[in-house]
Amino acid sequence: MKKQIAVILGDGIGPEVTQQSIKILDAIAKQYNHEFTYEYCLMGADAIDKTGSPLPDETLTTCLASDAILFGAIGHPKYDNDPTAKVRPEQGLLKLRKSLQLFANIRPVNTYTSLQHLSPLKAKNLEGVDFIIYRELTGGIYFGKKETSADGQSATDDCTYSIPEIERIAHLAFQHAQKRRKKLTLVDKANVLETSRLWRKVVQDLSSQYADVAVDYMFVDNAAMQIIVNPKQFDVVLTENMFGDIISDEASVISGSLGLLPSASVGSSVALFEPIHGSYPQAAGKDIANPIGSILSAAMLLDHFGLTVEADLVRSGVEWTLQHGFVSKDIDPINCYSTSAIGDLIRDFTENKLPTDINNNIRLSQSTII
Ligand SMILES: NC(=O)C1=CN([C@@H]2O[C@H](COP(=O)(O)OP(=O)(O)OC[C@H]3O[C@@H](n4cnc5c(N)ncnc54)[C@H](O)[C@@H]3O)[C@@H](O)[C@H]2O)C=CC1
Ligand SMILES: CC(C)CC(=O)C(=O)O
Ligand SMILES: [Mg+2]
Repeated sequence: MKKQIAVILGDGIGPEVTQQSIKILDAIAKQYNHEFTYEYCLMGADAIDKTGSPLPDETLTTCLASDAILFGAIGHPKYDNDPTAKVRPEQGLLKLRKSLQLFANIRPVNTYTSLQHLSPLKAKNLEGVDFIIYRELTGGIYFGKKETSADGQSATDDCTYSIPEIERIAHLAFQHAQKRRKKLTLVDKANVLETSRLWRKVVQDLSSQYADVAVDYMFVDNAAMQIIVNPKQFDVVLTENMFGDIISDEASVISGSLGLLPSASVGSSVALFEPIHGSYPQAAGKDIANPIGSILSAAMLLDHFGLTVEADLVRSGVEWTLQHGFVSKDIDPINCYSTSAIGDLIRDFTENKLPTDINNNIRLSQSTII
């Protein structure tokens, strides 16, 4: 299979985690006789520095001409710490999502036996946690009209949703629930927000088309608590943009780290694959970030190409490293391995070439642990 992949390394840890995914994709391509070519594109703070724009036109053109997009992360403290900055890295990401109509962001959450000790949950509540968050990605408050009053004394962010915007992601979530445990939970704030009441109405109306799916409605404040105390109750969680952003970072705590969770963003054209975390600037260039969110996103990309055997092999490699304690600093601050060492191990696993003298060769020296 021949595929062109647009790669956006981005800022902070974006490049170093994405490079691990690329070396694994290369190993998979070699082994299974595929041809993956990569077109590197700029976005975020890196793009602002080089071109003045957070999303240069060429990036959009290349993404549209590609079979999939692999994305790291964007964001830089010089913008985070300057609330008056007019051009911001995040504008590039939001514009990319909107331009490509990537309206559904799919974020799977599961647990690993070897990481259960990291979770705040009791073991009995963790076993078998497996749910998927469908986060709406191109509407809501992130895309509403933004305004600061002339005197600078007040600011506004509008939140708007239309029925078609809700319906298109709801159909995907219902269809996914049908293939799983047949339960869909709509997370909203329908006791307060007009947009949430529209979400409830649309989901209620659509539910008759999916009679085999049990639908549950939960307010987001309660959901934030239920995710921690009883995550097993969830199968497919459907929610709007900002709520999905927040509850998915929260849900990563169940797995063990924000660095573990992948995502796929799909819409009407090319799909994009990215870890759910941001650019984690404190770790940039230190080779300490967890690459697994990115690597599992690459596995979702392989699934998207229909390469499920290859995707499962990558996931097995991830599980193998976790089971054998080859983990990054966020998982074990003392006995930890570098970003690139974990990438190498997962690549070697996929090639059936695991090193025999692992402990001597790739254990980080104490001096590299910060
Ligand atoms: N999709 C994207 O590109 C996103 C970009 N951002 C941007 O990233 C920048 C930093 O934002 P933060 O709120 O600090 O979120 P963040 O996700 O970058 O980091 C939050 C914390 O999560 C942990 N973490 C995140 N990724 C990790 C990894 N791979 N390995 C180990 N630990 C990891 C670290 O403890 C870190 O301090 C900001 O500029 C923000 O706008 C934030 C979220 C998503
Ligand atoms: C620019 C932000 C909306 C990025 C983010 O937090 C995310 O997509 O998870
Ligand atoms: Mg987020």
